[in-house]
Amino acid sequence: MILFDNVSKLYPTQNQPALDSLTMEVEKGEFVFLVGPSGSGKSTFLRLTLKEERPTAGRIRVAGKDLHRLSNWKVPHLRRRIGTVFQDFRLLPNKTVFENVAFALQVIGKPRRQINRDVPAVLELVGLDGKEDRLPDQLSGGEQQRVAVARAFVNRPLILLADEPTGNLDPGTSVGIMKLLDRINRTGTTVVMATHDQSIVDQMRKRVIELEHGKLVRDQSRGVYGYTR
Ligand SMILES: Nc1ncnc2c1ncn2[C@@H]1O[C@H](COP(=O)(O)OP(=O)(O)OP(=O)(O)O)[C@@H](O)[C@H]1O
Repeated sequence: MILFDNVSKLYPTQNQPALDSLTMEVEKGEFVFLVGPSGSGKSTFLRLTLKEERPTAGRIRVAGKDLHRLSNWKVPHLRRRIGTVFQDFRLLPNKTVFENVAFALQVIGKPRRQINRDVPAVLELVGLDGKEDRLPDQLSGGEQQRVAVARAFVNRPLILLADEPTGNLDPGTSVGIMKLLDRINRTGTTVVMATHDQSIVDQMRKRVIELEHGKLVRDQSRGVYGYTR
């Protein structure tokens, strides 16, 4: 589903590469934690997967497409198949819960009939039924993240990329968000989550890929956050 083949990324202003000859593959339906110290290249991996950045060297395939050969006008099509969730939620502050989720479908031209069917269904899935008319600032952090997850998932993407989705949440709330991501993964959506959240990684026992200075230093199935040294 995601294939990085000898990928390096050197940002123009940097002298050390953010990714350094990274080769890794994520299969359809997998759940993968990306871990590693700050600056190890996790967010860069996610941005390259979305074609928000281009690699300096190497090849990337996502959902069957060679990103190097994918013309710019086809990039929105690729991104429709990839949901994204971030640490800071990124909701539209002047839109209600319903409108935030509906907007994701409106911008890709889905008919009102489908929006009125799919938005309530996904809000129920994430446990927000009854809160459709609230604005983001009338929700807790955990609820705001549930809206962001609903928005990412409403179009049933092949892949969900999450960049520290529990970074602003307390431990109990984080567990709730992880249960949701696990549920989404069980529907067949491939999930890649960059995180510093040790207790979450240790609880979930999913595949763990560790980066250091842009290199893969560990790839462990049913892994933990870090080896005890
Ligand atoms: N747009 C950019 N321009 C220049 N350098 C960048 C840019 N984005 C990231 N970098 C550099 O690339 C390296 C990898 O950064 P990246 O954000 O991918 O790491 P990360 O593992 O996600 O870190 P964190 O855990 O702090 O989010 C760092 O040295 C960072 O300073």
